[in-house]
Amino acid sequence: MRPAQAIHNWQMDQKADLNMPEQKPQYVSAFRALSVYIKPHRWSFIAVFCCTLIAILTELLQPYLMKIAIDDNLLAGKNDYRGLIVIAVIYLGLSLSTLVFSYIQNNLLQNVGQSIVARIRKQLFDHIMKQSMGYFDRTSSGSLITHVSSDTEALNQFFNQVLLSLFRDGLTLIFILVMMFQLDTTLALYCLILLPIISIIAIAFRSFMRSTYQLARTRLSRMVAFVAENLSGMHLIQAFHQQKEQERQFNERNGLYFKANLREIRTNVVFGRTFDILSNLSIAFVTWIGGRAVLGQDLEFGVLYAFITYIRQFFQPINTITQQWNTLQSATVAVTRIWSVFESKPEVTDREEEEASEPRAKKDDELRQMTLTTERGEDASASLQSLDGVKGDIEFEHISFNYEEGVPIIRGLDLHIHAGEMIGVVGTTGAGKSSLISLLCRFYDVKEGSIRIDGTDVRDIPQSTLHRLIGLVQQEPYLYSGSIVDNIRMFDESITREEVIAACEFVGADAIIAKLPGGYDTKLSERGSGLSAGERQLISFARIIVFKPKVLILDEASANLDSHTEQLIQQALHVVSQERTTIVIAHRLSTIMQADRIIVMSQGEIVEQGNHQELIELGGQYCELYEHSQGLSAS
Ligand SMILES: Nc1ncnc2c1ncn2[C@@H]1O[C@H](COP(=O)(O)OP(=O)(O)OP(=O)(O)O)[C@@H](O)[C@H]1O
Repeated sequence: MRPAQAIHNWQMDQKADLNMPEQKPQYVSAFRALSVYIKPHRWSFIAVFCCTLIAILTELLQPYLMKIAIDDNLLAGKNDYRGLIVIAVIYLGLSLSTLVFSYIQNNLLQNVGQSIVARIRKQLFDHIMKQSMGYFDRTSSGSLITHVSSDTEALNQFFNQVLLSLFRDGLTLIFILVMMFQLDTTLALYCLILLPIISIIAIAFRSFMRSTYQLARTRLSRMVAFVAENLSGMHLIQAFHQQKEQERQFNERNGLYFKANLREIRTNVVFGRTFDILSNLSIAFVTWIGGRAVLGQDLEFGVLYAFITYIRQFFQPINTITQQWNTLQSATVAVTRIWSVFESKPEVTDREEEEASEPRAKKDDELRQMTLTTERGEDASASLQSLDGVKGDIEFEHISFNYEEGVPIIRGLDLHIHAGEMIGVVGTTGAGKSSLISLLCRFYDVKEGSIRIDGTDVRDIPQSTLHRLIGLVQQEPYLYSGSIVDNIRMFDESITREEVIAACEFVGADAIIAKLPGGYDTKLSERGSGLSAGERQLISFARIIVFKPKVLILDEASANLDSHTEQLIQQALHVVSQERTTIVIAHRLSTIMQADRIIVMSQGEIVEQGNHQELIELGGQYCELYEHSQGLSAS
């Protein structure tokens, strides 16, 4: 569950920051947004703080202990061997404590940081999964991948590097200053002269490092986007022999990223070395000032020794904090981007939760049954029983729809499909056939009119129930990485292997599966490589059989199928469509010639309807399509 408070904080801050340019890090908003995730771990953070404090104190006490050994023991001319041993033992104890507490602090912070980031990553993925299709039309998959991977990784670095550095290095700096003033105020004040110089150099480097860092990140994301684009368009690249050109473009991007990376590394090295030089200059300065004081007997030698050690340690935290600046910035920008994803609300939603679990008295009994019993994860057979009462009568009542304002796709369409009827839908490309199906599946909501199943508006049916009720076999059926069995039962362990095999035999897919090297256990890749479009559709038919939906929709594969597979599909469709409402978007008229009714669509409207014979006699668009297809098959 996404903490509403985090979103609220974020939105409030965004409203206040409306005038800020985009992508500028908004530190306060980012920290407020993250604070909701940090709060449950406050005791761990307090523990980290305490461990850090102890580790720093035990580390910083070591030079002080040396000062005591030098001034109070060695230079005081005491032959106190016992005292020296005690100091040595304490020194060892302190070193050991530093080690142990640093280890605990590091582990604890890693643990908390990782669990916060894992939680955000999970919520982000869940949130993306809940979005409607319209969201995916508007948002590139590349940017969503970046949010789930790189942006959450930036948060990971924030917790494990930036936060650690702010805790450890910030506190170290403060304590070193305290120790220096404690040892000798005059010498400490001399050292403070250095602070403005250090600050100016750090600020100058910071802006330069930021620009090199951003350049490298931008070039990296361009390169990643290019690879993602290439992978998804691989068919086109190979079909048009674009490999060489793509290679050239990739090399160009890769080269630019390489240069930006080198520049970033060089800047960091120069910055680090500049700090080394400053550190050495400061040591020389303190040795000169402090040495004179020691010679003049105004300063103890042990104090000078401790001072020099502290000066050495002083530069390290400043260096680290400055270096972490870039990570802090990219984490802040990552929070901005992740939270803007969280802000998007799905356009297609279920009715209020209570309406879903407590259907209004007016709703008919069937809907109540569907609503109460078909949540995923319940006993599958129980869900199917509850759907048994559904007949599958579908009514499109004067529906209109558009993806973009002012570009109507479906215009005032009326269509009544009786329960158990088989409907074929044909029409020219872009006529709105797939859009009609998307509306029935509620991938989008109609702009006007309503779609009802057994008299219930699809907007009143929980989406989980609706998608259980409708079985969709797409043009390019999606197959998951996994075995054939898993792909058919969709990883639902309540469906047995025997049921899967029976379903495959029923639709006639078993012969194809038997030829595969691993049979039913053959591992398929994401795109189901190794299987043709027709074979993938047959596997989808088997899916339909095991899930027993009341309505079957087939968006027929437009690719040319060999006559054997086509015949298998025809037979499978015949058996699968028995006793269920079936809608087939047909690219080959042979698939739907036997349909009870054929709908001809053009520009978002139904222009003809009737059975094959009636439409041929009508001599309209269908007849033309038919004659055309006959001509093609004859040629
Ligand atoms: N996600 C989308 N965003 C914007 N416009 C879309 C989207 N999907 C489809 N369209 C447009 O809507 C119109 C109808 O498309 P649709 O896919 O429903 O037609 P179709 O009849 O199924 O075509 P085909 O037979 O080629 O699959 C087309 O002009 C198409 O460009």
